[in-house]
Parts: sequence; C-alpha cells; structure tokens
Amino acid sequence: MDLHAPVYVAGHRGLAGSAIWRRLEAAGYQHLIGASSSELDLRDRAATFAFLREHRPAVVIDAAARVGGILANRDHPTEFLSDNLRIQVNLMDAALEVRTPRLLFLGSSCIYPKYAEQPIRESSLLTGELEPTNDAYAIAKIAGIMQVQAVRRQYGLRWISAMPTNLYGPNDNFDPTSSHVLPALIRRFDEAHRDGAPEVVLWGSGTPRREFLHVDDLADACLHLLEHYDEPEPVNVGVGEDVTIRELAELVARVVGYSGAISNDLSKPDGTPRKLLDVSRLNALGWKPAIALEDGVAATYAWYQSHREQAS
Ligand SMILES: NC(=O)C1=CN([C@@H]2O[C@H](COP(=O)(O)OP(=O)(O)OC[C@H]3O[C@@H](n4cnc5c(N)ncnc54)[C@H](OP(=O)(O)O)[C@@H]3O)[C@@H](O)[C@H]2O)C=CC1
Ligand SMILES: C[C@H]1O[C@H](OP(=O)(O)OP(=O)(O)OC[C@H]2O[C@@H](n3cnc4c(=O)[nH]c(N)nc43)[C@H](O)[C@@H]2O)[C@@H](O)[C@@H](O)C1=O
Repeated sequence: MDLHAPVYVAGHRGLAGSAIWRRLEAAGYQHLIGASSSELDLRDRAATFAFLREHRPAVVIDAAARVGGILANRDHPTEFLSDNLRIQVNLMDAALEVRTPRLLFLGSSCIYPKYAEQPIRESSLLTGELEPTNDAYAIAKIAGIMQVQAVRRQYGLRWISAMPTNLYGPNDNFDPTSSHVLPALIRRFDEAHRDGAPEVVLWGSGTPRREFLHVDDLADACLHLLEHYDEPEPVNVGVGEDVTIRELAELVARVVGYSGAISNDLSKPDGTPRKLLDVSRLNALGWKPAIALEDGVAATYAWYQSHREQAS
C-alpha cells in the first residue's frame, strides 16, 4: 500500500481502532484520517456521505461499532442491531459512492453458530443457531460480511472482512457491567487487591472457554491482510489457543498479585461454551501472533494502573 494514500480508520479512539492507528503510524503511513463519534456519528447517513466525499480515502478500516460484553449484548439487543447496521451500511454505502478501492470490515467470532465444530472454520458461517446473548450483534456483523461480498461481486472493489476473536489491551472498556471479561477481571482483581477483599466473584460458572488476542497483534494482522489478502471469504483472526474463564481469572489474579478466593455468580450467563477460531487461513498467509497471553495481560494491567482514572 502507498504510504501517502489517505487511510480512514473509523473508530480510531477505540480498543481496536487506536491499535490499528498506532500500527499504521509505525509502518510510516503519512495520511491517517480519524473522527470521534461526536465529530462524525456514523449512524447519520448524510454526515457520513459528506465526510467520505470530503476525504475520499483510498483505504477504509471499519473499527467503529457499538461493542460490549455479554450483559451489554444481552440487555441491549435493539441498539446492538440497529446502531451496528446503520454504522456499517452508511460507511460502506458512502465508501462505495466514492469508489474506495480497499476496505477492511471488522466482524467478530460471535457470527458463528453457538455449537460450531471447534476450532471454528470460516466455512461454519450460517450452518447453525447463534448464541442468544449476542444474536442481534452477530446478525449485524453477518450483514456486514454480506455487504463486503456483494460490493466485490457487483462493483469489483477489493474489500475484505476479518473476524477477530475476543480482544484486549490498552484503551479497552473497563466498566464493570458493560465490558468484556478480561478488562472486567483486571479491574475487579485490582480493586480487591487494593481493598484487601477476601473474595472476587466471577460471572457464570467459569467453565466457558475463550481465546484472547492482544489488540496490537490484531492491528498487525489487519495490516497484513490489507497487504496480502483479496478474497470474498472472511478471515479468522486469533491465536488458536483458549483457556477457561476460571483459568483466565487465576492468571489475572497472579498478574495483579491477588491471593484471595475466587467464587462464581451462577445467576449471570455463561454464553457460548467454546469459541476457538481455526486460524489456518491466516497462518497460511504468513501471519502469526507475537504476544503471549500472560505477557499481554501483564502489559494491559500496567497500562490500566497508569490510566485508572480515565479507564474507570
Ligand atoms: N473488543 C473485542 O473483544 C472485539 C471487537 N471486535 C470488533 O472490533 C471492532 C472495534 O471494537 P472495539 O475497538 O473493541 O470497540 P470500542 O468500543 O473500543 O471502540 C468502538 C469505536 O467505535 C466508535 N463508534 C461507536 N459508535 C459510533 C458512531 N455512532 N459513530 C462513529 N463512531 C462510533 C467509537 O468512537 P468514539 O470513541 O469516538 O465514541 C469507538 O472509537 C468492532 O467492529 C467490534 O465488533 C471483534 C471481536 C472482538
Ligand atoms: C467479543 C465477544 O464478546 C461477547 O461475548 P463473550 O465472549 O461471551 O463475552 P464476555 O467477554 O463478556 O464474557 C466471556 C465469558 O466470561 C464470563 N465472565 C466472568 N466474569 C465476567 C465479568 O466480570 N464480565 C464479563 N463481561 N464476563 C465475565 C462471562 O459470563 C462469559 O462466560 C459478546 O459481546 C460477543 O458479541 C462478542 O463479540
């Protein structure tokens, strides 16, 4: 890709978008374009078209979305469906109008059936029922994949989709109710450690298995895909290994230095029992992650400690 080409990173202040922005800067990209949601609400179709007409990006990376953990998804399906459909349709329709030649759409591993064969291959898409706690969000993401494929087929633009596994890292959402499990546990174990609390409570049974990818690895994979991939099928982005939520909690406790008890709140949902991605397609393109889970959690905890006020 041309280092002087205008590259628009939608959602550049979020967990994934900010890491992608850092990665592009490090690679020498000179013309990065970003706008916060208060500057440009991508649900506003006219404003989105005006922005794309003004900037005419050569590359669009769609890391803008309404995102949240299992409870936020379960309790706000209307917004997760409606906001995400509008954000991605407006952005892609506007990018089509200005004939943006290259676009990367970020989906999510939750697009696959709840009981998909593990590890989950890209070909599992639409082969079974979705996990009910995030079906609305998943349907929006599946529509995004279809829009990328439709534009490729009808207009010949080189647009692609990537399906990341659960992400973590700096600039994550550490809110106790709306966040994903890893930032939630970093915050909860840190508070328990500092308060001398005897117990930390996990949501659910602790038995579900999840795969975690550091967001700097995700950003590297996104650049790699933009440089090396041009097919309609989505590409899974993960590490190919998973842990139970209980094992994750023990890891976070170790990193934080907490030695109290860990218990379970069985009134909270477990969600999908397992969500391990088959990453052979990405590996075959010559990409592998570099950050081991324990190192990534330690680095994220260090970041959290120096950003407690703004992250809380
Ligand atoms: N986090 C995860 O574990 C995973 C994330 N993904 C996907 O990666 C992408 C990025 O997620 P992540 O970085 O975690 O999410 P964040 O919530 O950290 O960031 C989302 C970004 O989207 C922007 N945004 C939200 N609504 C609007 C809007 N109406 N108009 C303009 N911008 C908007 C926000 O802008 P602002 O900050 O200015 O308000 C923010 O920068 C999403 O597509 C998500 O589905 C996929 C798998 C796992
Ligand atoms: C990325 C992905 O993220 C979501 O799916 P999820 O993987 O189920 O997400 P989660 O990180 O919230 O939970 C993982 C597991 O962890 C358990 N858990 C324990 N204790 C806490 C806790 O304190 N907070 C949270 N959030 N979960 C906890 C929790 O009960 C569950 O068993 C969807 O938004 C989906 O749409 C999506 O794309």
